[in-house]
Amino acid sequence: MSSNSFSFSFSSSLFLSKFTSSTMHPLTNPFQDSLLFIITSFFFTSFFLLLTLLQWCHHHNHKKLPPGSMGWPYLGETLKLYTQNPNSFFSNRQNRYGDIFKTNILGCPCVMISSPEAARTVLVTQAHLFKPTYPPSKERLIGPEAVFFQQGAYHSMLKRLVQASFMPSTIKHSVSQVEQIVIKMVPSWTNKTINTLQEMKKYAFEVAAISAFGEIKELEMEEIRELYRCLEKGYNSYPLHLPGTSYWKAMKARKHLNKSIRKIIERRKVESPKQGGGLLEVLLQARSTSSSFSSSPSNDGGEKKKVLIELSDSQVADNLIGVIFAAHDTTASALTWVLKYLHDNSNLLEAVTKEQEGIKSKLAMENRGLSWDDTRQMPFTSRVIQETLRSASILSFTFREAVRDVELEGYRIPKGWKVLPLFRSIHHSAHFFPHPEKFDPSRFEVPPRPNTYMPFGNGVHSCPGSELAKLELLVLLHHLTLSYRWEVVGNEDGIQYGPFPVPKHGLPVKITPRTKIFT
Ligand code: HEM
Repeated sequence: MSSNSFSFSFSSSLFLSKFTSSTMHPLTNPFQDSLLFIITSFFFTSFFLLLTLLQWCHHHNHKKLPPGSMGWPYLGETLKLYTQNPNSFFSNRQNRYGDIFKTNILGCPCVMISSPEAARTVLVTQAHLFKPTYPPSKERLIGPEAVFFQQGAYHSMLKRLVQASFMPSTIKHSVSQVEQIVIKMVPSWTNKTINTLQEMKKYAFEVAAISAFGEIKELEMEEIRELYRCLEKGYNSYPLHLPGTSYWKAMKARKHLNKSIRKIIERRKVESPKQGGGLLEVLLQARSTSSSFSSSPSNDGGEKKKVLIELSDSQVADNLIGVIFAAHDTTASALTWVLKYLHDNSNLLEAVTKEQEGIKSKLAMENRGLSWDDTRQMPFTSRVIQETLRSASILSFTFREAVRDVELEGYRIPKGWKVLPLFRSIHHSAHFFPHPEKFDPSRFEVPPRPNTYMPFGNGVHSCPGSELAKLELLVLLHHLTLSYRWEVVGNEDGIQYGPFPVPKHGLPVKITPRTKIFT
C-alpha cells in the first residue's frame, strides 16, 4: 500500500515538473515539445506502474501459502479430523507436508504448526499479530470479558491481576486449604470403585472456587456449584439457543451465576479487605485503585486509566467464571492421567511413595501438615508430573487468528486465517523427546530444549494457574500414594475427548488401603 502510493506520487511529481519546464522554455516548438512531453511522461508513468506491479506481485504472490489440502468446499477436512484419531490426522499431514501445513476445518482456513520456532513466533515474539479466537457461543457462556478472550492493554491489566492471585507467594498460603479438601475427599473412596475423572473434577472445582472467591458461605458455594454444573453441560453441547436445549439452560444458569456473584461482590465491598479473599478480592481492590487513578492526571495517553475504570461487576464475574472454567477440566484431566500412568508403571509408583514417605516422617516429627516448602522437596514426584503433562498434553493445541496478512517461516498467512500451534505434536516429537511414547520422568532430569515443552502454553496468554495445578497434583499424590492403591476396573485402554483427553470412561478404579507388602 505505501509503496504503491509512493510510486504514484513520485511519477505524478515527475509529470508535473516536465510540464512546468516545457511551459517555461520560450524558443521550443510547442507541438514538438508537447509530443516529447507526452512520450516521456508515458514512458515514466508506465515504468513506475510496472515497478509498482512487480513490487505488489513480489509481496503478495512470492510468499506462498503453506502446503496442504483444503479438502471439500466448506467441509474442508472436518470429517477426516473428527473420524480419525486427531493425533494421526496431525502426524499424517506433518509427515506429508512438514511442520507448517494448511487445512480447512468447518469452513475456517487453518494453518497448523508443529515447529517450536514457529510456535514461539505466534505465541511470543509476534503475539500481537495473532489474537485468541473462540466460537462466539462459547464466549457468551463463559463471559466475553474474561481474560483469555482479550488482547492488548485490557488483557495485560487483567493478566497482571490474575497472575498476582496465583503466583507462588500467594498460593503458598492455600496449601493447608488444598490439603484439607484432599483429606476429606480421599478416605470416602476407600474400598469403592470411583470414576477418577468425576472425582478429580470435584476436587479441581473446590480448589478453583476457593481460589476465585476466597472463603464464602457453604450455601453460596452450593448454589455456584449447581449453576456451574449446568453451564458446563451447555458448553459441551450443540449451541442451539432455543427453550429446553442444554445451551439455553446453560445461558440461563450463566445469568443466575451473575446474580449470585453480584450478591457476593456487594457484601465484599462493605467488608474490610482481607487476606485469602481470592481473585475476587484482588479484582475489587484493583477497582478501588482505579477510582484514585481517575482523579489523578495521567501522562500515559489515558489508556491504562480508561481500562481500569471500566472493570464493572460483570467484568469481575466474567473473570471469576473464566478462571474456574480454565482451572477445572484441565486440572481434573491431568489428575486422572497421573493416576493412570502410576497404575501402569508400578516401579514409578513405588519411587513416588518412597519420596512421600520421607516427607511424611518429617511432618510426623514436626507434628504438622504439608507446607509449600515441603512441596518444593518432591523432585521425583515433580518429574512424574512434568512427564504426565508432556505425555497427556492436556491442551493438544490452541487457536489464534492472524489480525492481518502475516509472513511465517517464508509462508504467507492471510488475515483472518486460524493458526494452531500443536503442543501435542511438539511434545511427541522424537526429535525433542526420544521415545516419546514411553512414560519416562527421568527425561526431565535435564531441562527440555527451549520452546519444546509447553503444557501451560507460552507467551502473553500462557497459563497463570500452572503453579496451582502442580500443587493440586502434588498434594493429592502425597496422600494417595502413602495410604492407598488403585486398580483399573475393566480392560478398555484408549483415550476419550470431552473436551480434554482422558483415559476411556474417565478411568474407573477400585481404591483399597495400601498394605505394607508393596513397599
Ligand atoms: C493441568 C492444568 C492446566 C493446564 C494443562 C493448563 C493449560 C493452559 C494453557 C496451555 C493455556 C494457554 C492457552 C493459550 O495460549 O491459548 C492456559 C491459559 C490459562 N489458564 Fe491454564 N491450565 C491448567 C490449569 C489452570 C488453573 C489451575 C488455572 C487457574 C488459575 C488456569 C487459568 C488459566 C487462565 C486464566 C488462562 C488464560 C490466560 C490468558 O489468556 O492470558 N489454568 N492454560
